[in-house]
Amino acid sequence: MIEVKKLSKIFKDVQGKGMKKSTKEIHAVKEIEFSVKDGEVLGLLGENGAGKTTTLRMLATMLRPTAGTALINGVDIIKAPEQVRNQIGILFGGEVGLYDKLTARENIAYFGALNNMEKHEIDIRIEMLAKKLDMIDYLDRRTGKFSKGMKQKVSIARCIVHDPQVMLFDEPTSGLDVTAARLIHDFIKECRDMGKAVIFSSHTMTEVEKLCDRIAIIHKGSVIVVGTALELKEKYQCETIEDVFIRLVGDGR
Ligand SMILES: Nc1ncnc2c1ncn2[C@@H]1O[C@H](COP(=O)(O)OP(=O)(O)OP(=O)(O)O)[C@@H](O)[C@H]1O
Repeated sequence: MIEVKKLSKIFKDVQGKGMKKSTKEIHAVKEIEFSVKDGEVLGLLGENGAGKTTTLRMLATMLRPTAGTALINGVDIIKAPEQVRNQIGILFGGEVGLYDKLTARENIAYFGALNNMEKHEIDIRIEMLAKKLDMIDYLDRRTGKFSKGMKQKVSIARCIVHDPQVMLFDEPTSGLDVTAARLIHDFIKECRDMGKAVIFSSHTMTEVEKLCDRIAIIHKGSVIVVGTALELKEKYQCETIEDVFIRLVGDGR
């Protein structure tokens, strides 16, 4: 379960040089509130710069909020970040950031160790994940020369090696072909079926509508509406989520 309570982030951005140097405050996330139940996928839908990544990074305790907080399975992200980290898996899209010189197995094991897992526990889990994700053939090859799809599988295994109860996906399909994107979609559905609380951020309307139980539209750092696709379409009398989105955020660009 994820409970977000008036979560805010202000970045201080230094602009100009010398005497003309000034600091500008960027209100990236403004007092947002929503919750995600176990076994539910919440879509965080917003255009570029809306505040999606900043929100997910705060929930994953990679970034300290300026104000507000969130509870992950009842544990406060500010008061007990270590405890929260063990319960969270986060998958980013784009360049997945594996260590090229390490094998797939070593990359995954490294994350297991970071999450305080015992070696024998890690070994068992890696064997299980390698079978499941069909990556036994290349488990002991260095990841540097892997295809994008192979890297994506290693990064999936890496983020769930500690079997987290909460999964955060930050535009995980960006840059992937249809087959690799399908793998991620299936993985998200599986997380839901396993009873995990899932947040999936994207700016692709069809993807969000297809995968998510509820949708939160985020615009300029604020969550402006949360509901099921049907509720949102009915509320705004629109045929598609894209129409709802354009209606709510289109004018403010
Ligand atoms: N480290 C930082 N320093 C200053 N400003 C930042 C920093 N990180 C993000 N921002 C700003 O915060 C705002 C929200 O950015 P964020 O990356 O959360 O958006 P996003 O919704 O994930 O966008 P995208 O879909 O393009 O990834 C943007 O204005 C961005 O420039």
